[in-house]
This record gives sequence, structure tokens and C-alpha cells, in this order.
Amino acid sequence: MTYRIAVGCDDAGLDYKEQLARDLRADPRVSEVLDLGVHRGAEDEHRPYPEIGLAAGEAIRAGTVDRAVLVCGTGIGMALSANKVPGVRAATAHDSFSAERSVLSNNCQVLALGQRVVGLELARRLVREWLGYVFDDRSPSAAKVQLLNDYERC
Ligand SMILES: O=C[C@H](O)[C@H](O)COP(=O)(O)O
Repeated sequence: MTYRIAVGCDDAGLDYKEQLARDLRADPRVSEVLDLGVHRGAEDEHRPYPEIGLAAGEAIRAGTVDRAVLVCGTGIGMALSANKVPGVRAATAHDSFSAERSVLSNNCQVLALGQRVVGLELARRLVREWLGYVFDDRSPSAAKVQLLNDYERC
């Protein structure tokens, strides 16, 4: 199984996004990395996090990518933004267990990280681990996630 992954950030998450994108491009489990910005020194450098988070969510909704890694100052704004897109589940997770459960319990497609919260090496490790988890549609968690899907369809 390989993944198409979107990466995105605001100016507060730019350094981490660049490193995480490099890591993902080198990862054999990743077939494609779609960089949604922002880019240092480019016109988009100071685009606000909601624009990037929403774009990542839309890319998942459209089926252009399977998952996304988003970085801002705290990871909170990016998660809030991506979660606005129907069908998208994003979690801010700065520990291994939460990153794992965001996939195995919540079927999240988006991991949001805060560059001002965790060290770079922890962020890299979390992304590496997170990529290894796959949600099981037959697990007891599936019915709970389905309640969210049902609500969105109301
Ligand atoms: O969640 C928001 C992010 O942390 C963002 O990078 C910084 O937002 P602020 O400039 O509004 O604090």
C-alpha cells in the first residue's frame, strides 16, 4: 500500500513542513507528495493557515491525495481548518499514542503538528509511525466513526 500525501503549512510551520516533505519523498510507502505550500520567499509565504488546511481537506475530499500532514504553530488551526471539509477527519497529535489512535480509532486522514510545540525529531518520528497505521473497517471503532459520517450527511 502506498499513499499520496499532501503537505501544507503556514509561515509558523514552514521549516518542519520542508523536512517532513523530504522525509515523505524518501519513504517507500509514499507514491506522491503534493506540496500545497506555503513556500519560503514565494508569494504564498504568508498565506493564513485556514487556506492551506481547507485546500488539504479539499484534496482529500476530491480523492487527489489519501492523507495530509499539516504544520502550523500549534497544529490546532490546521486541524480545525481541514475538519471543516465534509468527510475529512484531522487530529492534532504530539505523542505517539494519540497519533496512532487518530488512525486506528478515528480513521483520521490528516495529522496536524505544531512547530512551536514539539521538536523536529519527534515530529518526524510521529509522521513515520503514523504512516504505518491503517484503519480497520471491521473494528469496533468503525461504528463510532460512522456516526460522524451520518451527522455530516444530515
Ligand atoms: O493555529 C494557528 C497556528 O498556530 C498559527 O500558526 C498561528 O496563528 P496566530 O498567528 O493566530 O497565533
